Amino acid sequence: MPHVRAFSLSKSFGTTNVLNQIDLDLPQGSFLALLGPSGCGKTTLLRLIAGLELPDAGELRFDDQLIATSGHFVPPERRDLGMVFQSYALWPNMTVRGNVAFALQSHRMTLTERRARVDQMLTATGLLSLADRRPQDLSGGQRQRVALARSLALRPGLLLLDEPLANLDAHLRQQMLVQFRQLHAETGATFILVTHDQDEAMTVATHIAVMDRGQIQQMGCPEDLYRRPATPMVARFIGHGVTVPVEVTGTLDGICDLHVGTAALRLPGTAKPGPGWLCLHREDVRLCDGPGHLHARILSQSFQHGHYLTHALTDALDDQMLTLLVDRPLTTHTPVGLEITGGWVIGRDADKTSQAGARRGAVNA
Ligand SMILES: Nc1ncnc2c1ncn2[C@@H]1O[C@H](COP(=O)(O)OP(=O)(O)OP(=O)(O)O)[C@@H](O)[C@H]1O
Repeated sequence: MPHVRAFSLSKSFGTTNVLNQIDLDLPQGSFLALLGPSGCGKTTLLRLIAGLELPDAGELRFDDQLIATSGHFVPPERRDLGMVFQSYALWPNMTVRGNVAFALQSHRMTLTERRARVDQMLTATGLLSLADRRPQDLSGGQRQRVALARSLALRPGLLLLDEPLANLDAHLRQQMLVQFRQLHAETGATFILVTHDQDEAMTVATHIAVMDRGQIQQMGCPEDLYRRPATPMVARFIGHGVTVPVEVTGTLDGICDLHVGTAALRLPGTAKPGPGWLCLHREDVRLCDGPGHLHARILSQSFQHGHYLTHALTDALDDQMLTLLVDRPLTTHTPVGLEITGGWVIGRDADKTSQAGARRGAVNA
């Protein structure tokens, strides 16, 4: 399982700059999710790692071995990797067993070794009882498991997964995510998963790289991204966060003094004195009996998982909407006081330092 590293990797298609100086430092045996909005370059980065695209600039290394630069290229079949895509691409005329065994054909193994390996993979993916069926007699989830078994049969050090669950329903997706995690633990291989679904990424990944417009905004463990976002984009993208404009008046040992509306607060963060963003999740905002830190009006409520998910418009923040959980129903337009009980403060210039943030994340992760 390689230590995957990218240094200033860039890729354009025609005049479109799709990847812009990507740095990546992925420890061996990690499970990385490449997460970001549609078109941000996730698949292109995965295809560069797979060897299906060539970089225009920068370097890709597996451990210390140079895998790709603009003038040097190790072909996909010599990269010790497996790939699973959204479309399963199974052989329709072969059984499940045949599909998995076919992957091993070009490998020097005795018939007994090959059978044992196929049985092992079918057991690991829960397919042994379906071994004699053909793909058309399987459900979508079962077909995806065959594709997974086939890729893992070669015991690759690196498994690349490009939105492999996109065609499955929510229940099957959850089952497959559990299976991915188990297989990752059992094989010890490095996994890289492309997804635009943050719940999927949070469920399986040891590391998440949040991408936006061809750059890695931040890479870290799921908790880092949620609690300590490096950029406003990450703060808003992960966990339905919001960013509120604040004025930071002083900082000491990672604690910021700030003003939000007319309230003075002390909260952790990386901001320097000056304009900043307070990054909030719904659990950082509470309804209070008095005026609290912010005056607001109830916009809407819906009952979800035992609480009223409540949207409120804040007067002092130009009607910015904050979301919180409330234990009782409230009429629309009711004036309320909101208290801010947590959050993370970043500088207003954090947008421009996204690449530096990504590098820091990679080192700390
Ligand atoms: N072969 C290609 N030729 C031209 N443009 C391409 C090519 N491949 C990708 N692109 C463009 O590069 C950008 C990034 O595409 P990519 O598929 O990497 O994004 P993505 O983040 O995986 O998106 P999605 O989540 O929608 O799959 C898009 O604007 C896409 O249209």
